[in-house]
Formats: sequence, structure tokens, C-alpha cells
Amino acid sequence: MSVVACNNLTKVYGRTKALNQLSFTIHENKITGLIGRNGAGKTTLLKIMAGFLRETSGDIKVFSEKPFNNLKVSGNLIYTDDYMNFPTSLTLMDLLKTASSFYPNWDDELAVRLFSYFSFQSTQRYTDLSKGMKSTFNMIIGLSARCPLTIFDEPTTGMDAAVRKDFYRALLKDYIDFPRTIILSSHHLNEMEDLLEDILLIKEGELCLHSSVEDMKEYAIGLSGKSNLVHQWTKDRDIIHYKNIDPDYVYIVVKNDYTESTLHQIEHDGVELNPVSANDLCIYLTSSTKGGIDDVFSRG
Ligand SMILES: Nc1ncnc2c1ncn2[C@@H]1O[C@H](COP(=O)(O)OP(=O)(O)OP(=O)(O)O)[C@@H](O)[C@H]1O
Repeated sequence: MSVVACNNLTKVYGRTKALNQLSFTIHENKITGLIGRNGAGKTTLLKIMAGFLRETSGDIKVFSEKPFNNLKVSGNLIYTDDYMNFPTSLTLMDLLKTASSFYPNWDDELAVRLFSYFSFQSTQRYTDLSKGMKSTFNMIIGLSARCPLTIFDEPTTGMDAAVRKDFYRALLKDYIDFPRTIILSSHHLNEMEDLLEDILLIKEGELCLHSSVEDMKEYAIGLSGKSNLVHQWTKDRDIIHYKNIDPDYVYIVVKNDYTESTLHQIEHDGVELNPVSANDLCIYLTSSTKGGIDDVFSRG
């Protein structure tokens, strides 16, 4: 069953087109990573899914309904981000109690165990927490709510490496026991790669790639070796990324649609073939230039 279905979804703020004709479908019970550079449109897309913002044109359905101001949709999802608007008069324990009465699938035992594991104090107030602690508390709410659609917008902001690792593990363990549709936006793809099933990659508001992580690992291939040889094997192909290692040695990444026998020939020619990780592929596909930051410094 599809949980989120977009068709030509577009969102314009004044003169900024934040989302441009996005079309994709997210099926139930998958963990999808929403990946994109700063300003790519991730938060805008997630807020439209959550029903907080209205699309400018195109169509979006969440649980087969239009999400904007829709109680049926909002009753089935939780959206967490850095700007959670909790009442300042309530303590953290009050907030957990309030959340438990609000979310029908709330798991109180999980919430309390996580709360204690991360050393929160019942009488603390949300506004007094550090940035990383706020994110950790948001994560406790997001996981314990067990909503059929769980959206985490940049959930690891401010968390140290150990807490991020704990978060990914807690999310995976809970998801295995209680499968649901989870969408995470993050800049830490390499850390999350093992957790994600699918990646939705957006660039400047447009869909760049929507694929399983497994397929993404096979999507591209890096050829490194003497310039003339690598150029010969990559000519007429769409270059995803290049790097001049030295004047006569290059590394070029292209879409991997070579046949097995061609790959053997390439290697036989003395060109090295390198797998391209999902993380690197995302960086290359969303870069504004094929050579990345090196292009700024090349004045040839
Ligand atoms: N309320 C707004 N008014 C005007 N422009 C906006 C507004 N919100 C977002 N934008 C613009 O829309 C584009 C997409 O922003 P959005 O916050 O969705 O990106 P993002 O991918 O979440 O970025 P980041 O990773 O930096 O958080 C940006 O160009 C941003 O400046």
C-alpha cells in the first residue's frame, strides 16, 4: 500500500520554487532517507506530507488523503524536528505523559526506558536542554509514539557520535518489532546507510533519484587510471563526477551500464574499477559542478 504519493508536487514561496514537479511513491513499512543539500527542499516536502504546509500545485496523498489540515492524516503521523513547540510550563515527564494520552500506539515502557538510558531528569524542562539533548528527547517522543507514518526531519542535530549511533540502533530495533513507514531527512547518509531501505534524493526541489540503497550501490562505477584510457572508456557517457589526480591520471564516475565483458576489457586495459558508495553517489549527484569543490580552485 502506498503511504505517500506525490504527482508533480510543486511549492513556491514568493520567488523561490522550493519543490518542482516532484513525483514519487513511498510504500508502507519502509525506512526511507530523504537526502539533499542545504536548501534542497527536504523540510518543505516533509511539512507538506505532515499537513503543515499546503502545496502550490500538483497532488499529494498521504494514506490516500490530501494531508493539509486533515485530522485523519495528522492522527496517523508524527513529525519531529528541531523546532518542537512544547509548552514551556511542563516538565519532561509531563510532556511524556501528555504524549502518551495523545498517541494511540504510545509505548510507555519504551519511553521511560529511553528516558532513563539517556539520563534525563523528570523535572527538567525542554527549554533548558542542550541542542543535542533536545534532539534526543524528540527522538524518544518520535519512537515511542509508534505512528504508522513517522517523520524525523534532521533528527540528529547536535547529537554526539555515540548518541547518533544509539538513535540509529534504537530506531532499527523498534522498527523490526513494530514495522511502520519511517522517513528521515539527514546529512549523515554514511552513518545511516545500513538502516535505510530506500533513498529519495532531491536537488534544488527536483527528484534526482528514488531507489533502494542496494540498487544505489550498483548505480555508478568509478574508473581510475591514465587519462587517455579513462577518457576513452567514458566518452559519450554522462559523467557523474571527475577528479584530476595528477596531469595524466584521472578518476571518473559514470552510470554503470557497462556489460560484464566490457568491464573485463576495461580492467584488462589497465584501468582500475571502483565501486561508488551510496553516500558518495548522493554527494556527486547533488553537487553543482562535476568536480566538486576542486573546481573552485582549478584555474586552468
Ligand atoms: N517560509 C519560507 N519562505 C521563503 N522561502 C522559504 C521558506 N521556507 C523555505 N524557503 C526556501 O525554500 C527552499 C527549500 O528550503 P527547505 O527548508 O525546504 O530546504 P532543506 O532541504 O530542508 O534545507 P536544509 O537542509 O538547509 O534544512 C530554500 O531555498 C529556502 O530558502
